[in-house]
Amino acid sequence: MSGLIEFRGVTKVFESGGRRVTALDGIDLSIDAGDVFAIIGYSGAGKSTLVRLVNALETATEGSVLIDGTDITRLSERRLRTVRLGIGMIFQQFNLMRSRTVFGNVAYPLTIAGWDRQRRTERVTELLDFVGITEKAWHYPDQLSGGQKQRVGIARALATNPTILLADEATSALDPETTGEVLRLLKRVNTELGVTILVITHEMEVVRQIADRVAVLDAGRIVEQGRVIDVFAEPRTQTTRRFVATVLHDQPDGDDLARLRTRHGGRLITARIRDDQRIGTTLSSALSRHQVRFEIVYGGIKELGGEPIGRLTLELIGPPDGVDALIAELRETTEVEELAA
Ligand SMILES: Nc1ncnc2c1ncn2[C@@H]1O[C@H](COP(=O)(O)OP(=O)(O)OP(=O)(O)O)[C@@H](O)[C@H]1O
Repeated sequence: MSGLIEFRGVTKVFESGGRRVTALDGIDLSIDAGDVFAIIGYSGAGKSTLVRLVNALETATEGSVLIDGTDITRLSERRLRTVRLGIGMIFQQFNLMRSRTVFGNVAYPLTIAGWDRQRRTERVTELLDFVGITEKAWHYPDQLSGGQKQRVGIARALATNPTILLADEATSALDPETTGEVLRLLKRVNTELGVTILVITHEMEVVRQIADRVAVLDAGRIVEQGRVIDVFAEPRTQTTRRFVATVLHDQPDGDDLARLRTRHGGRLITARIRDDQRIGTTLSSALSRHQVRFEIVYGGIKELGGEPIGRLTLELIGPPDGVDALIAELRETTEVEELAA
């Protein structure tokens, strides 16, 4: 089955002032209807270019972009307008019209699409209720907080009942608490309205909170993609490991490790924690069987898709052969790394 959004061998090269910049390089991507799919990457990785190809604000240099089976790289401007009607978009800076009220902002795309006054009013009322901002209907954007502005942005993007919502760094201007509220609203847009959401972000925490699947973009290429839980649990590239570390904070390195060393004289190991890998039983009998004590000295465990995930660093104190035996037993259950002395 093909996805709702598909990239097949997409390359995008910009040429400006005699310079060629390859913003995207051989992108293959398939996003199923109903997914919340995140694209994560550092600044300059090509995220905005990718999202602009979905609504045909840019055209691919090579390859094709399919929306619901239609190759939009070959469409006339007139047919593109129809495709774009099925795609809503929200932005980092909200892009609301300052001279119009909340109601006026949300009604605007309906006016453009030719809805009559009564249907417009009904639709806007319904949307403002859905995003929880009814009491601000007659306020202007400048009178709203960032989170409220983004709620208006979401209502406006949903006005014409799109099947796809593009969220380009939609929470990057918000504090963590407001980010959480907006992400919960987007999740409702996905589950209650069935809208497929493509989230563009540089924050792994956003991926963790909302996405089912993720693709990691690095210098114009997808270096990793899959279910969020799998990518978090087994990051295969250095770029992904760096992103995952920003959320889990689960492994000591650099200064943290040096400080641990000064405080703990025993052998240090880091053990991976996942739902199906339980180390408690092995550890709880280590003293009686191997004369080895342990202290938990570092770690982080988060809940992701209903499963715990993370790492714990332990100091093992006891006779060397007892510690060796315990590490061997733990390795039968999970991944264990001994931190060099
Ligand atoms: N219109 C353009 N002309 C020339 N180069 C461009 C153009 N748009 C993007 N680029 C270049 O393409 C590369 C990818 O840019 P893009 O904006 O897609 O990355 P990004 O991941 O969205 O980064 P950011 O988060 O900083 O916006 C960058 O090297 C950028 O300079």
